[in-house]
Parts: sequence; structure tokens; C-alpha cells
Amino acid sequence: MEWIERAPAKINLTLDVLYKRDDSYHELEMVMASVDLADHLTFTPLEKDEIKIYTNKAFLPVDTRNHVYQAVKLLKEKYDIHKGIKIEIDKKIPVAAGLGGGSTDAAAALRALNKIWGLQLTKEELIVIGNQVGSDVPYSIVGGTAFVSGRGEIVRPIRAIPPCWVILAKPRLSVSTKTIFRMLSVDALDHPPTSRAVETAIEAGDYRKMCQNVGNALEQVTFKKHPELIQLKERMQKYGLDGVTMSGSGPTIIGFSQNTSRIKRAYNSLRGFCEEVYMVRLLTEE
Ligand SMILES: C[C@@](CO)(OP(=O)(O)O)[C@H](O)COP(=O)(O)OP(=O)(O)OC[C@H]1O[C@@H](n2ccc(N)nc2=O)[C@H](O)[C@@H]1O
Ligand SMILES: Nc1ncnc2c1ncn2[C@@H]1O[C@H](COP(=O)(O)OP(=O)(O)O)[C@@H](O)[C@H]1O
Repeated sequence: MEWIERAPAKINLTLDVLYKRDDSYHELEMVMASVDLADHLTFTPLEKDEIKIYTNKAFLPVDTRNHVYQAVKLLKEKYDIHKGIKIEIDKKIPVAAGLGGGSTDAAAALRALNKIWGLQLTKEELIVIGNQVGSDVPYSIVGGTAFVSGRGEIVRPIRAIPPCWVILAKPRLSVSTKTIFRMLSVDALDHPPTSRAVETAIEAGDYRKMCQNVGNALEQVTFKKHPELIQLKERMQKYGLDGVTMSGSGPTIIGFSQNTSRIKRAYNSLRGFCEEVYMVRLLTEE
């Protein structure tokens, strides 16, 4: 028996850093959404009690460093499961891009194995395990449009975003989330928090207000390290995209539009300038 689970990428419409915590993580507020760019995970039960991971990206680890491996191991330990599983990860989401690829794969594994092994765990129970793998995994277990806070473990679904296209532009550089947070000085931030304003706009179905308020505190750090991102963002604004901001710790820059011909023009122009460009829809539209 084979089981296939989709693992969608996430985007950050906002990322506000409130303060640095005593455990050295940062207290965040974010509005996040899932898009229809997804990895596919194929699960096959094994006779032997082992976790075997394969992926189409040769540079990705398939051992204990893989987020999927970590999630499955924690699940097996916590619920005393002595079954083997082969997981083939077909990666479509760019790696280390600010699109939460590893986290969504881990969440997909938890969702799928909950069904395959008949565990009947609740979302809340899966979130407890996901949170041990990474701060983005709890959101990925829930998915859709959500207001996310704490370290990333408090996930509150909100109304779906008004229908629109999203462009994801990922230049040829990878960003380490750990490095960006390490370089961040919360006192030097000049980014006013906008997550509440974006939530209010989405709840009101106000696409324009939503776009006016997208933003990301980490741009200040990632743009300093990679100044070419400033030009990419400006270019996307010049193409008439409505709200342009960085996703996660970067480097992917995202932009919105409700105008199909404008988004197609922006997509075609950006392809000559940027390594990877995707034109996607949100997974939960009104
Ligand atoms: C920044 C965000 C926004 O969605 O996304 P990405 O850029 O990874 O997509 C996430 O918070 C990333 O989540 P995730 O990638 O799971 O992070 P983790 O593995 O838990 O942490 C990586 C490192 O980031 C820092 N970190 C992460 C989350 C947080 N609230 N405060 C932090 O300071 C910590 O230094 C930690 O060592
Ligand atoms: N299944 C996975 N998919 C992608 N990256 C993974 C996975 N497992 C572990 N990683 C590691 O996680 C790091 C961050 O990758 P990713 O989750 O794509 O970043 P981001 O959340 O910034 O988009 C990479 O260095 C990668 O080696």
C-alpha cells in the first residue's frame, strides 16, 4: 500500500519580532498562508522497523538531519510504534528560501502517519511533536490562512485571503534562518508591527488594506546581508504588484495581484532576472 501526501509551501504576509526571549528564541507575530507550490511525499510501509528517506534533491540530508526523519522518530518514540516506513520526498519547494519547505514536509509526515498507523491523534497532539522539530511545523500542521504567534507554536486560523495571485521570486542564494535571527538586534528595528492590521484587513475582506500592510521585520537584516534583494523588491513594485515583501527569513520576495494579465507580465519579466519564479494561488481562497 502506498500513501501520497501533499506538503504545501507557506508565505509570510507579515513577520513582526516583538522581543528576544530568555530561551534565545524571538517572540513573533505573523500572518501566514499556504500556496499551491507543494512537495509530494510517498509513504510505503516496511517489514523492518526502520525509517528510510529518499529525495530527488541530492544535496538534502536523508538521515537524522532531515526534518521528516526527526518528526517520524519523535512520533515513534512517543507512541511506542515499532513499524517501518519508507518516505520518498519529491521536492518542488526551493530549499532555505523562507517558504518553510522542511517544516511542511515534517508536518505532512505527521499527518500521513497518523492515518497510516491509525493513531487517531488530534491536531493539538501532532503540534506538540511538530514543535519539537521546528518553530514553523505547528503552522504547517494546521495550514491555510492563520495568525501565528509565540515562537510559532500558537496557530489561530483566520478568514481566507481575498482571491489573488501571488508571485514568489527566489534569487540564487540561500539564507540560514539561524544566522538571520543571530544578526538581528531587536532594539535597532525600525519596523512597526503590522500583523494585527493585516488580520483586520483580511477579516474585512479588504484586499487593498491587506496589501498596504504586508511587511517583514527580518528584511532589515537579510537585505543588509544581500543588498541585491532591495533591487528585486523595487523591481517587483515597479511591475505593479500590490503588496511586496520578503517571506520568512528570506530570500524569497513575494508580491500579490488580482489582475491576471499584470501578474503574467510580472512573472515573465522576473524570469529573466531571478533564478526561480513561481506564479501561485493561495490554497484557501474565499
Ligand atoms: C523565520 C520563519 C518564519 O516563518 O521561517 P523561515 O524563514 O524558516 O521559513 C520561522 O520562524 C522559522 O522557523 P524554523 O525554520 O522552523 O525555525 P527553527 O528551526 O525553530 O529555528 C531556527 C533558528 O531560528 C531562530 N528562531 C526561530 C524562531 C523564533 N521564533 N525565534 C528565533 O530566534 C533560532 O535562533 C533558531 O535556532
Ligand atoms: N525535508 C527537508 N526539506 C528541505 N530542507 C530540509 C529538509 N530537512 C532538513 N532540511 C534542512 O533545513 C534547512 C532549511 O530548509 P527549508 O526548510 O527549506 O528552509 P526555509 O524554512 O527557510 O524555507 C536546510 O538547510 C535543509 O538542509
